[in-house]
This record gives sequence, structure tokens and C-alpha cells, in this order.
Amino acid sequence: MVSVSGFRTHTTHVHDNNQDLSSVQEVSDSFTWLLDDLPPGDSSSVETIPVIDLTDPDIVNRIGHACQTWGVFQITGHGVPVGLIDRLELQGRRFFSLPIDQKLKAARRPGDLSGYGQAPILSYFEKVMWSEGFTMAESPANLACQVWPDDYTEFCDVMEEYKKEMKALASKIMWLMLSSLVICKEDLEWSEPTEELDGSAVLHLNWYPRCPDPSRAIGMVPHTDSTFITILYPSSTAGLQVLQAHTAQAHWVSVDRVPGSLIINVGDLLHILTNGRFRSSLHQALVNQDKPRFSAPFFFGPPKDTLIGPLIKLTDADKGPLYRAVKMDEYLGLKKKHYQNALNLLKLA
Ligand SMILES: C=C1C[C@]23C[C@@]1(O)CC[C@H]2[C@@]12CCC[C@@](C)(C(=O)O1)[C@H]2[C@@H]3C(=O)O
Ligand SMILES: O=C(O)CCC(=O)C(=O)O
Ligand SMILES: [Fe+2]
Repeated sequence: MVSVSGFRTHTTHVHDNNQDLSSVQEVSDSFTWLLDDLPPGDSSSVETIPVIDLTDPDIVNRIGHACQTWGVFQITGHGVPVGLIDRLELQGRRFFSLPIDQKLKAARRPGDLSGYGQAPILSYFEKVMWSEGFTMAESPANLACQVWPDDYTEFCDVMEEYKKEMKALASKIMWLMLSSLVICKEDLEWSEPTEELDGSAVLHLNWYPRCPDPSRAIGMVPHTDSTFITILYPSSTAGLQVLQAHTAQAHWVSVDRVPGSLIINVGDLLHILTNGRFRSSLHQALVNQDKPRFSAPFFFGPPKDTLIGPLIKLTDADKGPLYRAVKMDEYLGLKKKHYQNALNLLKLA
């Protein structure tokens, strides 16, 4: 695993970051990260993450291979209407363009998943990231009506519609991934053997304001996502990098997005479920001097009260279960507290 000890701290930090980054002229110390012991970036790299069309006849093998190597790939032919994605970005930009005091009316409260603020993982660090986010684990109506008392329905309708579309797509992709390991519906005890896989659905929006000195700040620190899979809409502005870790020399690769594609990331809970066969991808987001950047990850995980451990079919005499079972909420808590060490804490001897 890649070490990030250059900026690691050991206590939980509560950041009181109510600053409006779009008006900040200088990157102060609290935003300056020392990323000295991370693998180098490689802007001249010709490698790129796999691009897979969902209508490809060899889809199962191609997805299976991508999950076992990169742990991340782009999908085309996904069928999500372009108009819906445009409306999602428009509403997201509308929210983040509001004055900070108005956004703070939807601030994430201690113990809640949903709300506006810095990414939860920040509690592990002393420094602050050059970004803000809005998490919607359930209907955003209660939060959005605090922000726009007379005008929140359009925002909520778009978020709900997009979330519904994402849930169906996530379920389809998960089945394709699991089929590559010859796992069938009956092997997942928690889900009814219906078409759509049961699970938790969390929509999150990220905003990376323009940054006066991108070499000193980071939009989103290197991390793996925690849930089963993430479907990321990265928008047309560059910034996402993934770690190519399956070759001899690990290095960062900038994601060159195929227009119209969505990015699929394997998360830690899917790594656990597959007993380590699928790799959860380490990724980060850089910031930009010229323009702000929007992105929208959709996190798909197990139903709230389901314990997730390695599937029996994927354990054998040679390779017993590598991890103990865990519920999603517990794992999200471990991630906030222990960052990339969370997975190690579940490892069985
Ligand atoms: C379901 C979730 C995944 C996430 C924590 C959250 O409750 C909602 C925000 C998600 C996010 C987005 C930015 C990176 C990340 C590590 C973080 O701090 O918040 C992920 C979380 C995760 O995957 O653990
Ligand atoms: O903004 C991006 O491209 C990545 C965001 C991300 O990794 C996340 O929200 O988990
Ligand atoms: Fe992520």
C-alpha cells in the first residue's frame, strides 16, 4: 500500500473551515500539503485506464480484468441521458455558487452522513483540502429547503432522478463484475434474487474552486472509496488521477475522460467481498488555476444492516477469508478515523 505519512496525523481533527475559497488570493499554510513520499506523477504516461462499452459482447471478461488490475475503468454505452447529467451539473454549480452563509444552512451535522462541508476523511488530517462537498444519503429536501426555502424542488427533483438512474446502473455493473468471478444472485444472501441488487445509495457533489497555487494545494487527498462501487461523473475539466499499482513501478495516471463516459471505481467493501480479488483503486483530485471543477460520485454499498465479509465461494483451503465482516456504517467510521489503514484493521491473521 502507498504510504502518505508525509502529511499523516494521528488525532481526529474538527475543522472549522467556513472560508469562501473562491475569494481566497493566496494558499495559506493550512492548505499546504507535503506530498513528498507519494509516487511521482507521470504526465507523459501513455497508459490510460480501460475504456469499456457496456454493449461489448465480451463485457464480463473485460470488466473482470479491469477490476483485478486497475480497479477503475471508464464506461461508455451506459444509457444515462446526457440531458440528465447536464441538469445535475447545472444544479450542482447553482448550489456551490451560493454565498458561503447560505450553503452553511445545509451544513453536515456531527454524526450525520448528509450535508454540506469538507469531505469526512478530512477529520484525519490537520490540513484542509481545496474543495467543498455536499452529501445526500437520503432525499435532499430537508437540507435544500433550508438553503432555498421557496425554490428547492428543481434541485431535489434532479438529484432524485439522477440517483434512481445511478442505482439501476450500479446494480447492473455489480452483477457484471460478480459474474466474472462466477458469483450468482443466490450467493448474495442479503439481496432478493430480483433484477435490482438491494443496497445503499449515496449521491455526493464535489466542488474545487480555482486555486491561486495548485502546486501547494490538493483538491482531494489520495484515497480509496469505501463502498462497493462508485460511479463518478468527473465533468469535462481534468483533475482526477488514479494510481497504477499493478505494474512494477506505481505511479499516478491522469484520467483522460472519453466524452460522455462515466468512471467506475472498485471500493474497499467490494475488495473485502471478493476476498481481495478486486483491487480498490487509490485516486486523488488535483486543482486548477484557471477554472473551478465539479464532480459527482455516486456511492453504492450494501444495505445498512448487512455484514459484509468475503464470499464463501471465494475462500478455499489455500486462501481462507482475508478480512473479518463489517457493516457499511462501521467501515465509514473506521475510514474517517484511520484513513487508508482502515482495511488493514480488518485483516485476519
Ligand atoms: C458514502 C460515503 C462515502 C464517503 C463517505 C460517505 O458517507 C459520503 C462521502 C464520501 C466521500 C467523498 C470524498 C472521499 C471520501 C473518502 C470522503 O471523505 O467522503 C468518500 C467517503 C468514502 O468512500 O469513505
Ligand atoms: O473529483 C474527482 O474526480 C474525484 C472525487 C472522489 O474521488 C470522491 O469524491 O471520492
Ligand atoms: Fe473517491
